[in-house]
Amino acid sequence: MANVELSSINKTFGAVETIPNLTLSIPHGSFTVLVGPSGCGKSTLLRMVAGLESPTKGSIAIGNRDVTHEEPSKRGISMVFQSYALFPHMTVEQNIDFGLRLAKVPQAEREARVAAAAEVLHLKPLLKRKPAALSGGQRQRVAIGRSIVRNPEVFLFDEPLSNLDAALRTQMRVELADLHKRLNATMIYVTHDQVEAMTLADQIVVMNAGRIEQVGSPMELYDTPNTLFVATFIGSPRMNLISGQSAKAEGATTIGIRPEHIAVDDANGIWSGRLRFAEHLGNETIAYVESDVGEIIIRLAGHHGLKEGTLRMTPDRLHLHRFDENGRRISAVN
Ligand SMILES: Nc1ncnc2c1ncn2[C@@H]1O[C@H](COP(=O)(O)OP(=O)(O)OP(=O)(O)O)[C@@H](O)[C@H]1O
Repeated sequence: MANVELSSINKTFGAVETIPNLTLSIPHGSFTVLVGPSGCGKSTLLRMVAGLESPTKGSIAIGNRDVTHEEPSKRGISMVFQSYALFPHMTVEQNIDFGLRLAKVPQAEREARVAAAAEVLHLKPLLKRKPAALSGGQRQRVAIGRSIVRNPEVFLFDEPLSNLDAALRTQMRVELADLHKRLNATMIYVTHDQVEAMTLADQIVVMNAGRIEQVGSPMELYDTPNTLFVATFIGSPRMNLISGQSAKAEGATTIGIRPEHIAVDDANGIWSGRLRFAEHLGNETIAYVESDVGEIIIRLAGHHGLKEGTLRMTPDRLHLHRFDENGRRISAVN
């Protein structure tokens, strides 16, 4: 079992407390994604699990074994970075094999493990090539191959797809999901990409200034964000926030409504506004409206021929989110 337990972790660099006091349970076999704004401590947390940084206080256990003071190589983890860090003079096969050779794994076993990784990652036809003759996605697969052959209990990924173009990212995302299913390993993954977080994660950890804002499944975070921070961090375009009279009428300081939960309703809409512009994406239309309750973004299914000028809108009350003066969720209206 390779559950990862972070207990009362504090990380201080010099005089700066990056992570004040963080406790997190990562179940065995889960795909846990860490998200949060730049500088919130995601990479630092991952590096502490890897053993590349030591916590100032607190402890880390992997598979119920305390590894707080353990060498990285003895933790049963493997880390894949944003930069692939392949050896340019070695072939794909040699790159994947490198760590095993260093660890003095017997030849026959090395060959079997490299062949199995190449199979899983569709690298078989590329084994004799050097990195310069590979696409970005193929290089990243080689980097993942290097991790897989070591049979780690826990995979750590630090923004592994962010150097790839959109199409390759989509392809690699699907491959990573598939890999997770097949290996049944624990994976901890840092990303800035909403779609990666929502599609890959069993659990998402939303961090803010070294603290955990909320931990939950993608749909829990989307449907019931506990704080205004999570409400606006998860979901794109982001949740509309409205304060003032409309919020007061709901017993809240701020109400939130996602762009897809507002209907454009010329006759009876309760809010009125002026269409600033509309983005026609084919499968959906995103409308930006200057309204009497502030700037509102609306997401409409399909190609929606919105007219210039004034329009009226109605939020779906079943999907209103209410927050108090401290930005905490009051309760779902439904
Ligand atoms: N070795 C270090 N020495 C001093 N400060 C550091 C060190 N490493 C990280 N920090 C600081 O700790 C904070 C958290 O950094 P970290 O890289 O973990 O954030 P992050 O959430 O991964 O950010 P990003 O999304 O931009 O990669 C930042 O303020 C950073 O400047």
